[in-house]
Amino acid sequence: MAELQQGKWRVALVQGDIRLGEPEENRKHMQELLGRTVAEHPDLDLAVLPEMWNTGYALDRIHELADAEGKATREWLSAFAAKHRIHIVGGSIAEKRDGKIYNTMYVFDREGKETARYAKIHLFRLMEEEKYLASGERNVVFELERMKAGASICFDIRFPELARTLALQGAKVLFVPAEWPHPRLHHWRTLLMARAIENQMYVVACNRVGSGGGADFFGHSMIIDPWGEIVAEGGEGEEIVTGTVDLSLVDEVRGRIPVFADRRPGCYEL
Ligand SMILES: O=C(O)CCC(=O)C(=O)O
Repeated sequence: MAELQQGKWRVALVQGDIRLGEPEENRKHMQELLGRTVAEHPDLDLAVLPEMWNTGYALDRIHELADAEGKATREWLSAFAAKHRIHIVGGSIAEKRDGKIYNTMYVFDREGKETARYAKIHLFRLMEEEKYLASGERNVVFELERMKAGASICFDIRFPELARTLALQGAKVLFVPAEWPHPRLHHWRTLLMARAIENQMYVVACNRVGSGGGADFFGHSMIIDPWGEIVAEGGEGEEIVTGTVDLSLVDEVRGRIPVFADRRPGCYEL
């Protein structure tokens, strides 16, 4: 908390495994992992979960498995955040809303108040997301105790225009829950690094581990600073990856190479 007053955040990435099509099991497991996280890291300010952690990519049964209005998920995330006084970027879940299924992120502050909600904009055809899910229609910037941050989910990081749009709205941190599988580790690391360097922002990315639906997920959750240095990186097994996000570094890097002041939008905006 004292550190946080100076813009330094202790952050944990909950790099967990997910069971295909088992929302109840997965909720228990995420609760356990989060419980372990706060017990092992009493100085924690914020925790991040992976993508679609309630169901995995059980898309053929997604209508029966998805959380209606995200009610069950929102209830426990809110209670957990308030009880342990931490902010939670709740990864994403399959959420059923208005007869459609969305890949939705919820963000809770340390009072347990829902601060933001983001539905994944870019659906990933290689996993047939577009056949089963509806896409979100708007980008989301949110604020937690003076940290301005942008939301993105997995495949979204292949679209530099989204991260740039969030940065232009003031985001200094980009959160990226993911289910990113082999053999594209090189893409994952390079794209995350690029989004951090080009936008001079922190990238805080939590990827799942384990296997499901014919894919093997490699973890490698990462915290990357605005200069492109890796603050923390996970391995390929289940673990809690922790590091510090120092918001003053964003201003320092943006001052050193003034990319935002030097933009020429008239020359390239579509
Ligand atoms: O873009 C990729 O290679 C992986 C994306 C993905 O797995 C997803 O968006 O769920």
